[in-house]
Amino acid sequence: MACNVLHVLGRYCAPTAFHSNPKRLPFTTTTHTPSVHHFRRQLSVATEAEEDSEVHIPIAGEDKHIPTTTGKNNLGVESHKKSFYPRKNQVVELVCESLAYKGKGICKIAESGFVVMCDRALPGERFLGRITRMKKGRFAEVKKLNTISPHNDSVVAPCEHAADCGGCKTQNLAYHAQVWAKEQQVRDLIIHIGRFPILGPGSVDYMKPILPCDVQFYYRNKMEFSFGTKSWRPGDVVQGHDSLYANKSALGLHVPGCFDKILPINNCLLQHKIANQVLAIVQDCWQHPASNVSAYDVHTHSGFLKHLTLRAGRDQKGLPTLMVNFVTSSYKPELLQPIVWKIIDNIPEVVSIVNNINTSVGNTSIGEEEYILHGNSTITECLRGLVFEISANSFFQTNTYQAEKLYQLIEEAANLRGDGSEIVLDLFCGTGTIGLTLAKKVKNVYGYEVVPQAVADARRNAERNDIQNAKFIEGDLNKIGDDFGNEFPCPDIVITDPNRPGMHTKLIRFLLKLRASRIIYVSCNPATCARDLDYLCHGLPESNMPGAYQLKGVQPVDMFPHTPHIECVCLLELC
Ligand SMILES: C[S@@+](CC[C@H](N)C(=O)[O-])C[C@H]1O[C@@H](n2cnc3c(N)ncnc32)[C@H](O)[C@@H]1O
Repeated sequence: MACNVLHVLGRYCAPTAFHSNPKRLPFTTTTHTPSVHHFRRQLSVATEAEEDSEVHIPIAGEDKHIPTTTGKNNLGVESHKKSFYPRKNQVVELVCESLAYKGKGICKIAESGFVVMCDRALPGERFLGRITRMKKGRFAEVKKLNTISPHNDSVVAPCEHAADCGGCKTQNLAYHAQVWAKEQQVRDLIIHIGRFPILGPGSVDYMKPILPCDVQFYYRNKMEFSFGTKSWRPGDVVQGHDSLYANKSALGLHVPGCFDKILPINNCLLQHKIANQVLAIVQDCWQHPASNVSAYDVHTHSGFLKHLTLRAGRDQKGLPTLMVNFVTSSYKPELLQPIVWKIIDNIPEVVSIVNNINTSVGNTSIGEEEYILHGNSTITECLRGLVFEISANSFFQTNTYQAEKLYQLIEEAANLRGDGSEIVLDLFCGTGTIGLTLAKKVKNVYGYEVVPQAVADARRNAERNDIQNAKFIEGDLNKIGDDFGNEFPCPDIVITDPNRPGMHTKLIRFLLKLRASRIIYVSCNPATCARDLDYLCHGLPESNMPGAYQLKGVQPVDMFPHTPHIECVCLLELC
């Protein structure tokens, strides 16, 4: 993953150069090292595609020594005389030093300092691992075999699936250690990717302590499960049972790194408790001998059921409501009817059951068509005193409890004058939530969003909350032209909340020219956020544009306990 590469670079290569001269770039461009900007382009692409970057980045311990292995000790661990590159399948003893982006543990091979990344290794943990992949000699990935001595902050993960499912990678790390690790990651990225120096004693530190989440289980209001024809349970391969499960269908979560294997899940400790009741009913019904539904097979592209998305909200009285979305490969409502009846007979909180039809061979859950099987096409959620309608395919903050706090931080950063005179531009506005929560205190809100359903929800939400000064415009912010900005007056405050790839350079150029007095950058990917902050503050050299803003604050917020995801609210002011 590019971001892991970035972290490796930031942590192990850059600091030496950086600390010795704070004004110097943390990355030096040499004949064999790509420029920072080349690397950043790779970052956007790789982050979006969730692919591993193959960019050549020198890291500590890298040299051209030929590996020299001298033998094995009684654990089967190979010992060495010189620096070496580990080989695929080699077993090595490692100590995890810190957590990188996406929750991978960073370790170094003792003799050489060669960097190794391991999923689910915790800081301080000593373990044996098998080298699974070499990344063109830059770093290696390793699979943990067994723990020799655990980290002091290890706890017993309450979920039976924690060790295997891709969702909760750090459930076995005490929560205070999880948030500490996240805060360190953001700080590292802001320093090394964003090129914001560590400030000396007495100066104002723009890094704020992370805001932890008080609710650490059952906080997700949305979960997407997949149907598949290859059920997988831990130990299947080890015990030689792989073939036994090969033809068994399952509903659950994808086994990490496998597009076709499904880990059956009956109860998820992150999702709303009522959503777990719905999941249990669907699990009970869909494989019943009398049922005539089949799971979609990603190899043969046959079968009916693709995904099950469960979304929880609240009505105006604050009572829980639920939306169930069956994503299927074709429209055959009669096949779903028995499951629908079972759900509505047993769970009165379910106010919406929809069926999205997705005929593509890809793994997306967004339908080309949507049919209502029961109730409404939307559910509602309450946030900061407003009521929002949310459709099946619209973005809504996944942790409502922590979203209240996130939006409060955004409002504080906006530092509104309170006289109703300001113009707010809400970029990547989703269902309009951020702009609408500010609308009653400003003159006008202009929201931009690419998903038509989300724009329709935003307009309906404005009406529903009696807000007349908010306008929502459908458009792709990666494809803006020179005329972007003609549809709204010059804003005083820009709020930008892009998804993981961050902002396109076209949008960065627009913001550099715009010179709004304040930008609030809300991010779910601190690596691309740090890159964009660098462009906005230090300039965009490829367009020959100087920076226009000053970084005033970076506030990490933990929206997703037990997962590697980190949210940040960053404040920029015009220089
Ligand atoms: C992280 S969400 C933020 C939504 C909203 N600000 C909120 O807090 O609920 C990012 C939003 O950007 C939208 N988006 C993604 N790419 C976009 C693009 N190229 N142009 C416009 N909107 C985009 C997504 O559909 C999504 O609604």
